[in-house]
Amino acid sequence: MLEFDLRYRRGEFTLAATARIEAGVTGIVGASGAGKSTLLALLAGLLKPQAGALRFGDETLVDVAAGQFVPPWKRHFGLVFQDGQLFPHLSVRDNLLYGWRRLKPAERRLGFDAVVDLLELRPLVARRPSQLSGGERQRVALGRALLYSPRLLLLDEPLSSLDDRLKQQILPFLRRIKQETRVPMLYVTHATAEVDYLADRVLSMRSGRLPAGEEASLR
Ligand SMILES: Nc1ncnc2c1ncn2[C@@H]1O[C@H](COP(=O)(O)OP(=O)(O)OP(=O)(O)O)[C@@H](O)[C@H]1O
Repeated sequence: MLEFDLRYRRGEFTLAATARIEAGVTGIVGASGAGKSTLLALLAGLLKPQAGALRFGDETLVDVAAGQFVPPWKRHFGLVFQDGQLFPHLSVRDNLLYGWRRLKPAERRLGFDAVVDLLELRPLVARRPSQLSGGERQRVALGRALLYSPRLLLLDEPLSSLDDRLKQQILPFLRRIKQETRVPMLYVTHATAEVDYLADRVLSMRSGRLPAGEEASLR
């Protein structure tokens, strides 16, 4: 499904990541500074690698040697970060529909009501983000990403700003997303308990390297 061999250098930090990832949930674990967020940014198209290639199915998204780079908004990947990053001036409903409204009708694979029911958001839709708890905000961020009908969901420590009680509340929703929508996910976390619960497989990063242990070099 997703195949990449990417090299990226920023100051002292060098990333060398090679993997072939099948559908389902793939956990990416590693110590702080290992390069997990940098890898997700490269996959999302928020950063450009200095060398390498990235393919999704038959489609080449990046091929540095061929001068090819598909911008983030044409990749149709959903992104969820640690702190949700909802638009503060929009209601929950308008936050949820933000990406959905920008899709052509034929591209919309999930409907508003289905996502609202899946994530139990109905009582929240008229509120503003400032009127939500941290866990509710993350559920809305997940709903917004899903309504964009992503081909792949990139989750960067989506639970790490929440306390243990809220984490336990949200994890079943993530499993429900996995089982009911079948959107493939890359799930970056420090927490092995989260990948044990959710992931079909786990990749480990160390010092910018994936697989961990291989020598990083800028080819
Ligand atoms: N915007 C930036 N400018 C310069 N260096 C950065 C920037 N962001 C991260 N780095 C550096 O790049 C390296 C990889 O950081 P990255 O955030 O990808 O790691 P991570 O594994 O996601 O860490 P964490 O688990 O703490 O989020 C680190 O050495 C970090 O200090």
